[in-house]
Amino acid sequence: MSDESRPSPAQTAVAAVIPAAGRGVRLGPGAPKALRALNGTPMLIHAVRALAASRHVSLVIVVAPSDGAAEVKSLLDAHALPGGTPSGSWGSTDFLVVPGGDTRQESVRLGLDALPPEYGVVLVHDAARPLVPVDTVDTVIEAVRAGAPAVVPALPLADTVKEVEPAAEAGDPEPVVATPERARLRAVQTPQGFDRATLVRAHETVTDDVTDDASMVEQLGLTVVTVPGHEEAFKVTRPLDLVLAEAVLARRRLNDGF
Ligand SMILES: Nc1ccn([C@@H]2O[C@H](COP(=O)(O)OP(=O)(O)OP(=O)(O)O)[C@@H](O)[C@H]2O)c(=O)n1
Ligand SMILES: C[C@](O)(CO)[C@H](O)COP(=O)(O)O
Repeated sequence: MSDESRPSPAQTAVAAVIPAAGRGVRLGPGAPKALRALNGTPMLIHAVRALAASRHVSLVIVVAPSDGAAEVKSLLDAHALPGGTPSGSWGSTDFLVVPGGDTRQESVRLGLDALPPEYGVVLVHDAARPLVPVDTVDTVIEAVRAGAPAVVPALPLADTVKEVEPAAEAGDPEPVVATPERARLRAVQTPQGFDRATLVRAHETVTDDVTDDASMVEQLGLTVVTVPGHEEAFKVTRPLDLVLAEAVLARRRLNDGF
């Protein structure tokens, strides 16, 4: 389909790609990170629920560990929303599972390859950010539908950041090269939202190693915009993050009166 005949993002459906194929090395030994439990439920299931909570998201593509697609499919079926939904869907949100790659970037691309043609807006959301609130998801979608080719949720930093000359040996002192002005820095989260054609072009064009999808769009020379992120959308990376995630879930249960 040419860009001219393609429906605009405002007119098309929204799909989410959830890269979940990482091992979780920084979390320490154990199952792949996305399959580790938070309050008894796998992190990936929390993440899929968080995206499916948006009434705009009608398809979730989970990118599973390369040797774990069947296990992930069974997990999604087992945790389908109460009320009995057919296999392959949670209420009004369908899901697909595809095997992932060796890097996050490759996993996202494999998810994009499975995207049916009717989806014009794509969210990319880390399975490792299981607690993102639905309002953050919807804010990203609205900004893409309003015409931004790429949108990232972002928060101001609490720490001062230094640029250093990386040490040759781990643990050696590292000379500070610069101190960027903190007020101009943001920590970015997911879901990152994109006009589909832009994201596909970015993945076809950019071959450098990058740590997020939006930076690939920046390399195309397009403007990426931020919307407010949320402190509960933090990434579970190290063991202490698991403690924080379970505390957030406990607070939610208290607030919900369970
Ligand atoms: N080959 C990879 C690597 C990462 N990811 C996913 O990308 C997200 C963000 O990556 P990160 O937090 O770095 O996860 P891991 O790669 O699992 O962590 P680590 O670097 O500690 O091993 C995660 O949801 C992870 O599952 C992926 O789908 N495929
Ligand atoms: C995409 C991301 O979550 C934005 O902050 C982050 O860059 C992923 O980094 P990771 O090292 O792959 O966890």
